[in-house]
Formats: sequence, structure tokens, C-alpha cells
Amino acid sequence: MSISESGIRIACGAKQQEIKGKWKKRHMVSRQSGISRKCQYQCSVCSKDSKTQRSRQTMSYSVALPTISPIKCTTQLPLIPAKSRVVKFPELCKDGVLFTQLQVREIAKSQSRPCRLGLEEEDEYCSRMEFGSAFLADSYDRCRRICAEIPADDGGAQESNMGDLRRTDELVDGPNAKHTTADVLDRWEERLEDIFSGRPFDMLDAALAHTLQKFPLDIKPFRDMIEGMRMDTRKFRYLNFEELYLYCYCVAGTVGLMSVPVMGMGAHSLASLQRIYNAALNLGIANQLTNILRDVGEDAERGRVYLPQEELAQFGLCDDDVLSRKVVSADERWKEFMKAQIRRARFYFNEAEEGASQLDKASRWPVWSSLMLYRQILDEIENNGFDNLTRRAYVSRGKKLLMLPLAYTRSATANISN
Ligand SMILES: CC(C)=CCC/C(C)=C/CC/C(C)=C/CC/C(C)=C/COP(=O)(O)OP(=O)(O)O
Repeated sequence: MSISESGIRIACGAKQQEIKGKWKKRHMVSRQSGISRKCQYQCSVCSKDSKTQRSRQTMSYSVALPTISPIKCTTQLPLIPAKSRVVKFPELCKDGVLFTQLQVREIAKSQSRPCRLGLEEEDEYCSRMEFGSAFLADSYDRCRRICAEIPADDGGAQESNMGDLRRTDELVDGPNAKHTTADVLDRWEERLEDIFSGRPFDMLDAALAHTLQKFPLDIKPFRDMIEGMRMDTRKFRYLNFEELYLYCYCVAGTVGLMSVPVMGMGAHSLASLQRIYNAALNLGIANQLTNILRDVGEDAERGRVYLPQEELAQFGLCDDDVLSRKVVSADERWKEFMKAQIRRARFYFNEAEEGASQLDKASRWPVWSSLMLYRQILDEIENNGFDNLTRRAYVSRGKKLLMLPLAYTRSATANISN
């Protein structure tokens, strides 16, 4: 997978796939989308688009090449025998492969710069930007109302971040999602660049522009977030966990990365900055994986399957089983498949724990609470007998309330380590 310096735009289409056939030696085909029934492929040699048909266990390709007439060939999807159903995943982020590609190290470094605005420069900044402090207070207040559920004690900075993200998310998840085209997202990205260059467009932008003066936020996670929205408009299937991980990074891991400088590190934290950033990324990934597992049925209704296609096949399942929602939780294949997916999400939550305890005191409890609360959704999926196709797992108010003091205890007993 290759990732461009400016972002990850080429990553989603860069999965190289060698197609069997007589032209194999000359042509490599790169996957452009994860749509399983009709995929667009583009030849990396001649750049011509082609259509691909894919059925349950067999993929058949019909590729139009400039010199050779369309060729059909078949590739068997490897089916792992029932006894050796082992889904591999955690090493993806443990050995740092993706961290390097996602430039987490660089982001951590750039977000450790001293901030531009001290308290005394605040008035000067407001007059330079031609908005008074009352205007800014109103801007932050609006952000706060957009994301009323986010607890923080940072003068609204986290809300201005979240307000921006919520608006970005609404573009693809909100009532006007069907009007969100590639052009709309391009304009949204231009607007983001403007905010980072100190040219906010509206009141909510103004709050983020101000936050950028107070916290050394890097633009990359914000850009990558928009890239995640692009994926959501054009990609409805994920071939394997690597592809899904990239999506989770874009739509949720980025949130973790941009939260760290605002939340701040504990005064006595000895953990390396890198480990804290890794933990923040892992929490975003864990949350998103949980979200996906909770919403399998709802997503299927919208024609979306966020479960890795190759892993479904490994358990003898396929896309249609999910879309038709016919596979029932009593089905052993589904149960085993879900167990493996839940195990993976828990792995990422566990990896995030240590970092959560290294945050500044004010952020520790809210982060621990959200971690434990979201992780409980996984327990609820289990309690529902793994039926996430016709039921939506939720954590009752009582359980949430019981969890809060537990989260407090965990957050208070911070583990100091290098
Ligand atoms: C652990 C350390 C060091 C820091 C914490 C860093 C943080 C705050 C990480 C969390 C990142 C986060 C909040 C990601 C978003 C996760 C997510 C799946 C949100 C769901 O959003 P919606 O799509 O609106 O959910 P609903 O579908 O429930 O509406």
C-alpha cells in the first residue's frame, strides 16, 4: 500500500491485484473500489477502466485491454478449513507498519510544537482577526451545542474540533448525504485549508481557527478525515482488514490523534509521546470497529457491508448472507465470525488503556468512561447472542451509571511507564 505525502488519497485504490490470464506478465490491475458485485478496476499500465464480476466463492474478471480482446479468468478465493480458522490482525499496528504509513510519528512531533497563542496575545489575535472575544465565545458555544455530549474542560477547544468533525460527518451521514458529491468534499477540504491559513468562513470555522492558535494541531488528521468521508461516498465493501483499518483510521483514528494536544498529557506522565499517540489512534480504531459491529444490520439495509469480505469467506459466509440478513445468530459460522471480530475490537481497546491513564487529569475520566462505555457495546452484542443483524446492541442507562465510578477508579490509578 502506498500513501502519498499529502494524505492517503491513493491508498484506497492502490491494492495491487494480479489477475491470472495470458496477459498476467504484462499487466497488473489495481482495485479502485471494494464493491463486490461490480468492481471498477484500472490497469496500472494502460490506465483503462474495466468491469469485474464477482460471485460467491469465485471471482471472474472481464478486463478490457487495449491490445487484447476481453479475457475471462477465474480465481478461487482461498477458503481456510474450519479447523484452522484463525483471523490474524493485531500485528498490523503492533509492529508499526501502518503507523509508519499513517505518519503518526510525524503528527506526534508536529503537534508537540509550542502553541502560538499565549493568554496575553489573545486580545491581539482577536483584533487582528477582526472578531471580538464575545463573538468567539458565541462561536464556541455553537460548537458546544453541536456536540453537547462531549465533556471537556479546555475552554471549548475540543468542542471546536468535534464541531468541525460532526459537520464533516453530517455530510455523509446526515439528511443531505445524498447530495454529498466528490466536489462538495473537495470544497470542504479547501475550506479546511482556509481555516488552517487563518481565513475562517463562518462562526464555527472561527472557533476552530482560534483553537489552532492555542493548540499545535496538524492538518493531516483533518484532511484524512475528509478522505474517510470520500471513501464513504464511493466504497461500500472492504476486501480485507487492511482496507477496513485504513477506513477506521480515517473516520475515527484521526479523531484520537487530533484530541491528544487539546487534552494534554499528565504532568507526571513518563510514557513516550509516541505511545500516547498510538493509544489515541487505537481508541479511535476500537470505537469504530465496535460501531461497525453494532450497526451491521442497519448498514446492510443501506447496502453497506463494513465486514472484511475475505474474512467472511474464511468462515464460509458471504456478502449476501449479510445483505439479506438471513444468516441467524444461531448459525455457528456467524457466531464464530463475530467472536473473532469482537476479539479484535477488544484488542484495540486494551491497547488504548495505558495511554488513557497518561492523559491530563481533566481528560482521564471522560476518556476512560467513553472507552469502557463503548467496550460494553461488545458485551451487549454477546448478550444478544451475536444477533447484530436484526438487533442493535445498546448499553442501558443503569449499566452506564454503574460504569462511571469504575471508570473513575481506573482513571485515578494511572500506570506510569516508559
Ligand atoms: C487514549 C488516548 C491517549 C486519548 C484519547 C483519544 C480519543 C478521544 C479517542 C477517541 C476518538 C473518537 C471519539 C473516535 C470516534 C469514534 C466513533 C465510532 C464515533 C461514532 O460516531 P457516530 O457515527 O456519530 O456514532 P453513532 O453511529 O453512534 O451516531
